[in-house]
Amino acid sequence: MIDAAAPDLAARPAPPTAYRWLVLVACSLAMFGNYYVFDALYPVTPLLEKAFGFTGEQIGKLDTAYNVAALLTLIAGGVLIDRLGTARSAVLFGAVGALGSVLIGVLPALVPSAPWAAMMGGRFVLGVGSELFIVAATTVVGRWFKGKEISFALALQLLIARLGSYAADKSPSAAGGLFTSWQPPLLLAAGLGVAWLVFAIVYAALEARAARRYAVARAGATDKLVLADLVNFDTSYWWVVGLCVAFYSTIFPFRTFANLYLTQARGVSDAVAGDLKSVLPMLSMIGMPLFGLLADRIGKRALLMAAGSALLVPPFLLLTYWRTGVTLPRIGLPFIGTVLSAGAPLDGVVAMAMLGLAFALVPAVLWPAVTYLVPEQRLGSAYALMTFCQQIGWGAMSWGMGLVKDVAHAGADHPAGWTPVMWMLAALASVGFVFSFLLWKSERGARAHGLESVTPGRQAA
Ligand SMILES: C[C@H](NC(=O)[C@@H](N)CCCCN)C(=O)O
Repeated sequence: MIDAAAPDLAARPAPPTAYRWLVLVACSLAMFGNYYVFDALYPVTPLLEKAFGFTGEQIGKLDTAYNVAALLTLIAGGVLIDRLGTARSAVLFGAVGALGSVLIGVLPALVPSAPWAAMMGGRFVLGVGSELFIVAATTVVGRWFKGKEISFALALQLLIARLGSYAADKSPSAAGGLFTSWQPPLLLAAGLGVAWLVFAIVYAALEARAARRYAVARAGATDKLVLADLVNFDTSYWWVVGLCVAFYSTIFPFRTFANLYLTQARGVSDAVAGDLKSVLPMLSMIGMPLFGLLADRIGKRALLMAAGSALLVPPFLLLTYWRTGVTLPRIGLPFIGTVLSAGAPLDGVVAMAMLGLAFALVPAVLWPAVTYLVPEQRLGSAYALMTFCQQIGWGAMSWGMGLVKDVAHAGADHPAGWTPVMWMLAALASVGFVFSFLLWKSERGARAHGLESVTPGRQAA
């Protein structure tokens, strides 16, 4: 831990700019591993259905196990990060996350009589490490970039994290040879889980070196959940929380079931399903920094969030009812390789592109918007509270979606069973739009916080 009380601290030089970026790169590469491990499960779901007969509800609950673990740890985790500091916390949570990724890859094979329970155990352990690691990594950016390029640094960290999601989505086409059974792709994910830990250690070493050489402030307020804040935040904050819950409880559970949905209801190959799904993180990576810059330039943050959440509604209905009959040839890009394998349906690409734009626009504006709505000293608490609510909605929706899939007998032999599932997603996305509309209305009134202007107006009390 950095010792701010060191007597010679004031005499030391500030860390060089390059050192700050090195810290960001180490943390972001760890986040790459974190996001890869989380998303690597979904392309394997068709194989898990075949190998173990996992039901939709069981697949949904693999997310719920992660969310429950995150909920439990988010309450205590902020305090722990305060006590341990970000460096030790990152290594601790990175180690727990890496352990989770290894358990997911090996436990079901070791306990063949109860593969689902074994995998639930692994996802739970992953949830303990993963969300707290994200909190610690965000705090690191806050500490090292405060008053400097903080928005850009946060966008860059999320971009590299999303690259992990993109790589996991692309794995069926990029590493097709592994997808002969459920285990090899998950062992690859376990390898990246270990890489996550390695980069967390590299980051901690950089902190330790900085503490010996440079004037670096000790970790300040972290994303600690203060329950008393529940009653103290303004209405606009709660509209943002409502949007956050509805938005992520639509997009993340959709991503959980997308491989199954696209192969079973749309009849595409595993590789095309992975490619279609990867359009989401790909557009998000490209769009987030651009939409962040746009919001900084024009303000209109509530309006941008409303536009993003409106974009989220139609794709589920388009996927269900729109058939052009047109399939696309392979689309590739220099350096990137195959973006879409041959055979992707045009209508599916359009729907996924709309989802991808929403996945860029809303996160790019939503997370920074909180800084306008609450006082700085309660920002950590506001983020933790929002993440806490997000996990509840997301966990419930993943479980609910799986249940509806099972009750409607959705599957390759009954694609129409997916229709109520898609309506459920469209309905929840509409709820998100209602919250963004309420936010926009409230930000045009007397109690506005400056979300719609270029610079903050009334300071959050
Ligand atoms: C910034 C936001 N992250 C989250 O919502 C995390 N609480 C959950 C991330 C789950 C994937 N590892 C985002 O990714 O948009």
